[in-house]
Amino acid sequence: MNVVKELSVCGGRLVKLSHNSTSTKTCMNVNVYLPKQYYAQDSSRSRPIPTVVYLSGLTCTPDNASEKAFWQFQADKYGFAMVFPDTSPRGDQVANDPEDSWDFGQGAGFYLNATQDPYAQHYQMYDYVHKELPQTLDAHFNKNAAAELDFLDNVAITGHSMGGYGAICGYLKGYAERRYKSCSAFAPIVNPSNVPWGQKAFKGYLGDERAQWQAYDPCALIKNVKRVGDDKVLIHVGDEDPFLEKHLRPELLLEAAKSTSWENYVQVKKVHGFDHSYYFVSTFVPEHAEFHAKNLGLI
Ligand SMILES: N[C@@H](CCC(=O)N[C@@H](CSC=O)C(=O)NCC(=O)O)C(=O)O
Repeated sequence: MNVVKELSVCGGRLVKLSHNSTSTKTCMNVNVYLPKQYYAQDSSRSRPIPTVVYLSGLTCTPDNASEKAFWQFQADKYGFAMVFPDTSPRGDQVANDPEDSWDFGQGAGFYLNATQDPYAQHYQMYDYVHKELPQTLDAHFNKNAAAELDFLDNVAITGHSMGGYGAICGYLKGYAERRYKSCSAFAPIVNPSNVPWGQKAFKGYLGDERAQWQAYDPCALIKNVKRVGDDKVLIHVGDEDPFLEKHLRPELLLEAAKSTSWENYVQVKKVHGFDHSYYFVSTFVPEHAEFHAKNLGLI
């Protein structure tokens, strides 16, 4: 891993890293925010600092949320680190959208493992985000001492739009092994098999056979994952979001959860007057931060 840049933000530091990924076979960028607790001299920590992973939406790099979501204030308040991965593999060798649109290809990896040519070669974002990246960050940041930062066990996941979809999908797929302690999402695409953004992505990355899509669709996954304890999924969406009716459709996740162990444990908060932008995301980041801090045992 190479440190590209380090910046002071709030009470901690934002570390911009790049590394060669074995999953995507490309160089990947990732931002990590280390909260003020990481730098405290008189640390009496009994456990390593937990992590919240934030998956961004279509067109984003790790910088969009790092600059505009204001997670850093919350990370300092509760004492968690943040990981902001990229949204796809990138580079001249990486296949892109034949239509040259922003909703597929580079910047739009949908956090899945593609099976179709020419995408399968590099678009392995599920393995990258949920398996390789945590191990790589652990090896980089914890190499000199006992683990100071927890990228592997005490971890929560959240995201926006395509990234909200990626967060719910990863949470449910990893639920049996308790991969993530909690999950939330901002304006997520909840049923990609049945909305245009998702159908285009699933067709391109996974092929025409809809049966293959079920393995990455939260509305299918939620029916086969047994919820335990007090676990719930927190979702916010703005009622003036221009993508609400066509691409997001959060009510479909509520419908899918009916008569399952998740009924009443998927909370969709439709908030009046908000759109899809980072003005919306940043407004509700404090509520999501508190939700994850509780589930990570910080409060
Ligand atoms: N105006 C953008 C359209 C793409 C867009 O709105 N992207 C959203 C995520 S949409 C679902 O995944 C986003 O997060 N944009 C980045 C931002 O900083 O707001 C365009 O034409 O590029």
